[in-house]
Amino acid sequence: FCNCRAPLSDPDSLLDDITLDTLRDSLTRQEDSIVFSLIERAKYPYNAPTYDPSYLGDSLNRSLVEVFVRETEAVQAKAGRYQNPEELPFFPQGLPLSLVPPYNFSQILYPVAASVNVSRTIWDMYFNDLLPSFTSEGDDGNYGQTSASDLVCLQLLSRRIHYGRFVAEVKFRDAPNDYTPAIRVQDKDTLTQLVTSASVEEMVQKRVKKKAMVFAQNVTLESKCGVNDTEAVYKVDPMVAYQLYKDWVIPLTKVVEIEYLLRRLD
Ligand SMILES: C=C(O[C@@H]1C=C(C(=O)O)C=C[C@H]1O)C(=O)O
Repeated sequence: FCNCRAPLSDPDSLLDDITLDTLRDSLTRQEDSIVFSLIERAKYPYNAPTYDPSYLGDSLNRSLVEVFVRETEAVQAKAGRYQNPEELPFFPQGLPLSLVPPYNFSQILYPVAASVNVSRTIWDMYFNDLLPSFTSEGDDGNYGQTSASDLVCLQLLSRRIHYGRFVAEVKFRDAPNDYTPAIRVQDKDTLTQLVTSASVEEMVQKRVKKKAMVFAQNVTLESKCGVNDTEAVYKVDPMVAYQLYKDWVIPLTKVVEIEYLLRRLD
């Protein structure tokens, strides 16, 4: 929705275009990208030197992947990536200014609440929990390609999880009277109940697993190539995608929703 040029004269009209359904459509589409990003990363083995802070031997003791992410974010900041409120850098400190003229992105987030950020948690989850669960052991020397694949996964996960800010804003606007008392007393439990849709969560988890089964199987002309094919060899275990959403993506999206709402009346 941020790609449409918004009429400057009528800020309220921006909101009419954004509904819970359009946000959920975007989250559904983002699943495709996330599943594919895992498949792309799984082309390479774990490649431990990419993550070893002593490997580069520089004075800052940064791993290759951290240097890669910082430098790529600097280039992307210059190219205007972070003008879009959907995009958050992992290392915002000291990023260069954008070289491109400003674009009129929709600004629907409540400014104080928009700063909710779980990038550090996503970073730690990705490297400590997710990556070891779907990469093969080994080292093929492709550390630059590995870093590039990691960055794509991280950016997609961050965008998806921080989408919780937009979801929370729309849920709040749809029912301000339901949310306001809980926000006033900063009641996280009630806010969690209000934002939670168990049926949507279950559907999302199952759909992601199915997407992984479809996208990650080897397609050959000989096989029937159906998702129920017991002979199927998956490039990424569909259960990894399922567990990623169940244990991390959905819970962190909800953390973002709740932290956003807690600041929504500041
Ligand atoms: C994102 C939403 O809010 C919550 C989080 C969900 C998710 O991360 O997929 C799904 C349902 C809700 O419990 C939503 O309602 O769509």
